[in-house]
Amino acid sequence: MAIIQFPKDMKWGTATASYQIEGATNEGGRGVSIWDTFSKTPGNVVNGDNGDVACDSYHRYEEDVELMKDLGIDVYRFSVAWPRIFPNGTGEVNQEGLDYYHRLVDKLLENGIEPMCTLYHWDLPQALQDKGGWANRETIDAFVDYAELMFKEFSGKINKWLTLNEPWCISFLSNYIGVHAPGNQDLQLATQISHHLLVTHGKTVQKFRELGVGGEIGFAPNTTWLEPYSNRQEDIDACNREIGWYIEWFMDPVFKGSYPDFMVEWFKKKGVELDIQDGDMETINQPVDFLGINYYTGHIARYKENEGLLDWEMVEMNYDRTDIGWPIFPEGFYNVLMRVKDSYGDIPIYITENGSCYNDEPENGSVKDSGRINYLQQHLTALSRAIASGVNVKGYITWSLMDNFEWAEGYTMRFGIVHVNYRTLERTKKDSFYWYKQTIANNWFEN
Ligand SMILES: N=NNCCOCCOc1ccc(-c2cn(C[C@@H]3NC[C@@H](O)[C@H]3O)nn2)cc1
Repeated sequence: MAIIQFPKDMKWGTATASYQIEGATNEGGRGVSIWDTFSKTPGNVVNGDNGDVACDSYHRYEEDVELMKDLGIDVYRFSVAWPRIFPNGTGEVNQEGLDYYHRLVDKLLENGIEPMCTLYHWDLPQALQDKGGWANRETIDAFVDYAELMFKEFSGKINKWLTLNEPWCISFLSNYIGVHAPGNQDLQLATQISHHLLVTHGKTVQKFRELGVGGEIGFAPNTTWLEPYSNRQEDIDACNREIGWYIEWFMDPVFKGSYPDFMVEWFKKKGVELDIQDGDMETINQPVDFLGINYYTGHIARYKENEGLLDWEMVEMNYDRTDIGWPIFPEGFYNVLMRVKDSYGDIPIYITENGSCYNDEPENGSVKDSGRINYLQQHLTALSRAIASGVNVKGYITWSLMDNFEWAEGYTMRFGIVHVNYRTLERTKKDSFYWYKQTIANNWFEN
């Protein structure tokens, strides 16, 4: 057994997202989002689930904050539903939407919990999608107007902002692979959208600096790790292409002002021609105050010619898997963090998402989710290795506070440390809640 100790100023938190927990999709003046449309299109979401009720956090946020208070967290990462603020994406502001987030933020502050606000966690106003969505450069300016309003409205209350959650999911998962909203399957479109998202991020950071409202701003790319099956260069290159698709494609423009050549060349081979306008790369390359890192899983992989987009195949190592089928691969977490440190230096990092899917149900009032505790122990140990190796980690925010709408998987996949009964909306603290609470209180755990 070993004691895994964290830095004395380590921040601990939990994360959620608007469409996944709020419900009340037809309440409070909220406009329609692309996830309302996508989830209600037959075949897109398991069991035809949608976010109309979800965890009903729009009404139950006070109960949620009480759970966070009991947990003893320092920071709560939530997202704002753009359609609650601008029901049509632009134009008239919905005061009821602002009022809801003021209630939530005030409740957090009253309980000594710092709000970390994600401005975009996938629920684009449908009205903007109807005009092309992220493929239309006008959406960039619409987002900056939305962000400006939020910065001014919550100045002094919110001091940690994230522009975008997981731009790889927003662009490639949603417009090339097509399993998330709006469900396109077009590599050229998806790659151009990834560029517009980066320009959006850069323009939003510029606006944040210009307003001088105080606080810090970053973004939260999702990451993965593929460990080469052998030391053959073709295996190493194949793994670096997949890692590069998540990490370098989004972080190089922000931190270095240019796309990674090896990925540009690969996409060009696939027929992609990026439309980069004068000044775009300078706009993207704005200094950020911190970097969010989301990590869940990785695997061993090797080169396979003409396999998928990036010519690699997974090699089955019979790693344990969580209930969503993702291999448990904590070494990948360490390797991602070391890759980021080696590539981009000492940027302060918050782990903005890390967690696991285990679908344990309550029995006699408790939920024995030992798998999730094991996952947390393994990944927090990997995190402590990275910190010991010099990675500038400021905080760890687990996904998720509670079970919620897991996108295309609907309510079938549970990531929460709190169980939600979707019929009664009753919350039940899982064993992992109590483990995480003790770890936060101690700032260490014994593995
Ligand atoms: N790479 N090639 N894939 C080819 C085949 O992909 C098929 C499916 O792919 C993916 C990839 C990634 C995810 C995913 C989900 N979460 C969890 C959420 N994060 C933000 C928060 O809202 C959480 O709910 N993080 N990542 C889902 C599906």
